[in-house]
Amino acid sequence: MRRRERPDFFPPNVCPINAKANTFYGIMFDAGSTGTRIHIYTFVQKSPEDLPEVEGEIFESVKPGLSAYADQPEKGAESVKTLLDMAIDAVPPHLWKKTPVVLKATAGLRLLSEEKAEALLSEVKEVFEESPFLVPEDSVGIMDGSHEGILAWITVNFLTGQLSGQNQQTVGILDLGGASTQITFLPRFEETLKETPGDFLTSFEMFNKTYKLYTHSYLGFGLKAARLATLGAFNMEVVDGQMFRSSCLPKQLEAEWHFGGVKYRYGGNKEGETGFKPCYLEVLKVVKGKLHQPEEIRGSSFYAFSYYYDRAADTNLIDYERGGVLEVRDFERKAKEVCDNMERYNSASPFLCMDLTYITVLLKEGFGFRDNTVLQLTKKVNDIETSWTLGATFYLLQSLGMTY
Ligand SMILES: O=c1[nH]cnc2c1ncn2[C@@H]1O[C@H](COP(=O)(O)OP(=O)(O)O)[C@@H](O)[C@H]1O
Ligand SMILES: [Ca+2]
Repeated sequence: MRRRERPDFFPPNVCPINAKANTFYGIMFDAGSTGTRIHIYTFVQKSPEDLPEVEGEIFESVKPGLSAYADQPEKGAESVKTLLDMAIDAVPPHLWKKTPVVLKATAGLRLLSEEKAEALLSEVKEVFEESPFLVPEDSVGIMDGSHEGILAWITVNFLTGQLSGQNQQTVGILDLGGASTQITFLPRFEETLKETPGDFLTSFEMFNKTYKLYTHSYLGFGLKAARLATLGAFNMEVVDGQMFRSSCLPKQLEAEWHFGGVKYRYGGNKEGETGFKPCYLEVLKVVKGKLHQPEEIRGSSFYAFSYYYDRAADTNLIDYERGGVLEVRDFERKAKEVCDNMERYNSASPFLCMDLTYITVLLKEGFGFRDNTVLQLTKKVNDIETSWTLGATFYLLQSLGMTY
C-alpha cells in the first residue's frame, strides 16, 4: 500500500484560511467486544492556562468487534482501515503528520488468548504504519481495565465542566460493555478510602491536578458475558449441539448466538418456570458476592451509559436521542413487565428480559445501590460521545507534549 503524501498546496508555514493555528486533531479507536469505533476529535487550545476545548467529533463504528476476527487477523485489520480512511478526509493534509492515531482494545481482546490478540494487534499496527498519521509508540494495545473507568470519568467530568475552575463537584460513572463493566467515582469520605481494597484506588494526573479515584473493571460482567454466565456457558468448552436454557428466555425459544467467535445454542425453559422471579434468582447466582460494595455510593447519583443507555432506550424508559434521568427501581419495574409478559415483547430481542434483570441485579445486589439511586443516562454531552476515548485522547496529547 502506498503512503499518502502531503500535497504541496500550501508553503510550509502557511495554514489554510479556515484552519486556526491552535487547532489540532487526535484519532482514537475503541476496539470494544461488540464493535470497533473511531473518534476523530478537533481541539482548540486558546491559551496555555486554559483546558483545551473540544471543537468537534466525528464518530463512526463497525460491527462485529476485533475479537470476532480471532482467526482472520487481516480481516480484522481491514475493518480498522475502513474507519481510518474517514480520518484522511476529516483531517487537513498539512496536519496529518501531527495527528496521532491510537487503538485501545477492551474486554473482547482481554478474553482471547495472547497469541490471537497479538496477531490482531500487529495487523492493525501495520495499517497505522501505512497511514499518513503520527503513530506513537504503543499506539496499538489492550487497555488496562482500570484505565477504561478513569478515562471515561475524565471524559464525563470534562464535558460537564467539572474539571475546570473551583468548586468541582465531580460525578461518578457506570459503563456496561459487552464483556466487562466499570464503576468509577471520586470518594468524598475518608471512610471509603479506608474500607476499599488497595487495587480499587488509583491516583491519576490530568490537567495539572491529581485525582485519587475509586475504579474497578469487572471482566466477564459485561451484558453479553453475563448472558453466557446466566446460561451457564461462560468460559466453557462448548460441546457441539449443546443447549443452554434459562427461565429468562421465552418458553418456546430455541436459537443460536455468536459471541467472541463461538457459537452457542440457547433456549427457554420449555417445561419449567419462566418470568421475573425465577429469572432474578438465576441472575443473582452470577452476581451475588462477586462485587465490592462501597457504602458511599448508595446516596449519590451516577452517570450511566453504554448498555444501561441502550436497554433503557429500547424499552422507552428514556428517549433514544436525548437520554434521561431514572432511578434504579425503574429498571426493576421494566424487567418485571417484560419478563412476566414475554409473549408481548417477542418482536424485541429474546434477551430483553434477561438483560433488564441483569442490569437490576447488578445495580442493586452487585454494587449495592438503593432503589431510589438516581442514574443520569447520557450518550452525548454537548454533542460529544461520553466514551473513555476522549479522556484517552487527552492523555495521549498530554504525553506527546501537545497540550498542557
Ligand atoms: O462511543 C460510544 N458511544 C455510545 N455508545 C457506545 C460507544 N462505545 C460503546 N458504546 C456502547 O457500548 C456497548 C458495547 O460495549 P463494548 O463493545 O464497548 O464492550 P466492552 O466495553 O466490554 O469491550 C454498547 O452499548 C454500545 O452502544
Ligand atoms: Ca466499551
